[in-house]
Amino acid sequence: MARKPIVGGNWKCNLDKAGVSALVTSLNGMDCTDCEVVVAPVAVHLGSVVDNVKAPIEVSGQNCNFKGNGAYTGEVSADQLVDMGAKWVILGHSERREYFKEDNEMLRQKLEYALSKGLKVIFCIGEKLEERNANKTLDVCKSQLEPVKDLLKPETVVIAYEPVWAIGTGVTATPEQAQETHKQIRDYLATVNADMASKIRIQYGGSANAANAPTLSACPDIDGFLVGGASLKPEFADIIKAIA
Ligand SMILES: O=C(COP(=O)(O)O)NO
Repeated sequence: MARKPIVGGNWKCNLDKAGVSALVTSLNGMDCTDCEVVVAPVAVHLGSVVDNVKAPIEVSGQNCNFKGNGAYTGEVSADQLVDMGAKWVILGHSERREYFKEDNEMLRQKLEYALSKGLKVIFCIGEKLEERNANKTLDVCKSQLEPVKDLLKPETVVIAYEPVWAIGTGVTATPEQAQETHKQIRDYLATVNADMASKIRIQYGGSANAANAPTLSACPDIDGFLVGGASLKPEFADIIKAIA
């Protein structure tokens, strides 16, 4: 089953206006012919990125509210992301689960609402180091997917497997570790719906960079990357090239 590769750039809480402008200029020079590319600036920069980044690159929010507009101080709604021209939103990132206590129930509400507004979603899952060391990686990933399994349509949802112990640490999962877990996730999804499992794309995230992207890209169940730190650097182009 050929799945179109997809690379996301999660800019996290980084960059000022000048940095955004420079990064967008660099992105506009990248060859995105054979790979879907989605970039996720912070909300305050999203409009300017939408106005300046060139197609086919699409723009994503890094999060959104669990409902629409209203008395939710500090939140950004899916409605507003769509209105600003975003096509995607990242949900369930481990940093949101950790720092902002987003649990599976809240994330189901967010996913359901974002999809209802026409956004495509990169849905993040992944285990902590102690969970991997206790051989609970698949249990954790399944527990994060189970509550949303009926919402996982390949046309509108991409799964990002991001082992928490690899995020921002420079300790990337080995190709063997990544492929094993991606395959286990896909095998679990096949128990939900075989056709969906064969078509849904699963990105790897966690210290992906130009050096390790080629070997990770060769893994049959890795369909792309969700890149943090390296998405702010010119090497982002090399990651795109590696998976395309
Ligand atoms: O959080 C990440 C990965 O971050 P790094 O590439 O910096 O490990 N993607 O959403």
